[in-house]
Amino acid sequence: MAKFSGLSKEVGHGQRGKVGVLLLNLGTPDEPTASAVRRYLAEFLADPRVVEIPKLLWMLILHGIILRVRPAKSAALYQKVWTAAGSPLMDISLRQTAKLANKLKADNHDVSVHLAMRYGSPSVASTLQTMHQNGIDKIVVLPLYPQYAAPTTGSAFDAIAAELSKWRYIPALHFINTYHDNADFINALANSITADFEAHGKPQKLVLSYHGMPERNLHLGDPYYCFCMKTTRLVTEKLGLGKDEFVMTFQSRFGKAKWLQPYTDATLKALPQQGVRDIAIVCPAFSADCLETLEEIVGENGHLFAEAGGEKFRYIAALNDDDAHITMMANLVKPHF
Ligand SMILES: C=CC1=C(C)c2cc3[nH]c(cc4nc(cc5[nH]c(cc1n2)c(C)c5CCC(=O)O)C(CCC(=O)O)=C4C)c(C)c3C=C
Ligand SMILES: [Fe+2]
Ligand SMILES: [Fe+2]
Repeated sequence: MAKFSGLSKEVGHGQRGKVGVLLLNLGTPDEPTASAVRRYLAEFLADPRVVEIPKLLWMLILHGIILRVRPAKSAALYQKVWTAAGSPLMDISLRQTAKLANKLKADNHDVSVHLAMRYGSPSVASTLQTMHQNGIDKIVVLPLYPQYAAPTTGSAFDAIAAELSKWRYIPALHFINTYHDNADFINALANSITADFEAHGKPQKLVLSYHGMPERNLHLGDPYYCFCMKTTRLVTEKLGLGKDEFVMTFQSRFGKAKWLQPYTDATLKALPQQGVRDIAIVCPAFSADCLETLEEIVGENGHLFAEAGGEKFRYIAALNDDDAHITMMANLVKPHF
């Protein structure tokens, strides 16, 4: 008898399918070495959602210049944040996955939780195949990017669609595309900031630093900037901060084009000259601490602020595997079971 292509006979053919949650994040190199970083960046930066310039020209620049120079530089930075548990992003993502599975089980949901990374491993394709082999035919996808952006959330969707385009039977899919204004998210963020203020005192200014994006993407209709503004407004309203008590900035610029402004580094350099020497900084676009928060913010930007005359600099950690963050994830996925 002919086999069902890519399908076990049961799934979707009589037996009740299982429900699975798929957590998705960006991905990280396997090791903090130039060769592992090159592999990772080659996949990441070849994604047309990430760099939107004509393919042929970009491939020449990417392979001719960037992948020759950047991997060694980035690997040196990854080495600074790497721990015995590996890449912080991977370590935290695995803990989030395990804790969400426990939380859903405790809440009496018979649902498994899986982790995939958009670039590197575990890949979206291999994770979807594992879910399928486990009899899952209903998938709730939660990309862990609070503010939708085409280079992150949109690209995560592309990877899912690319794999499923090879399947005959498409599982039921729920794709959570943004949670920038979700009440649990805003409360968790505001509470983590309040806890910092209570422990260390209220700073002169709170800096809310988001990952950047080319400004052109905004004009082409990407809602990321507006969603960052909304997260900022809701969190600062919740904290009761006045307009002069916070500033929203964008970090992690890449390339020569104009990116979303104001830039985090330029802002931190300027603040001491304006009499602001005591700041706390939080990065609400990152659901897990990673190179961009631990090295770029705590390391590089902390240094820039001190050099410019800043005196007190505190980084407020990402929500990572905090209970409030895991509860937020559970509440986001549950309505779709
Ligand atoms: C080249 C363009 C890039 C866009 C656009 C972009 C958007 C974007 N990225 C994140 C989250 C993360 N980015 C991370 C690392 C990272 N990002 C870029 C480039 C773009 N990001 C590069 C080249 C790198 C790699 C590091 C380096 O070589 O500098 C990470 C951390 C990964 C880790 O391993 O720790 C995250 C997370 C968001 C939310 C975003 C939204 C617009
Ligand atoms: Fe990035
Ligand atoms: Fe960076």
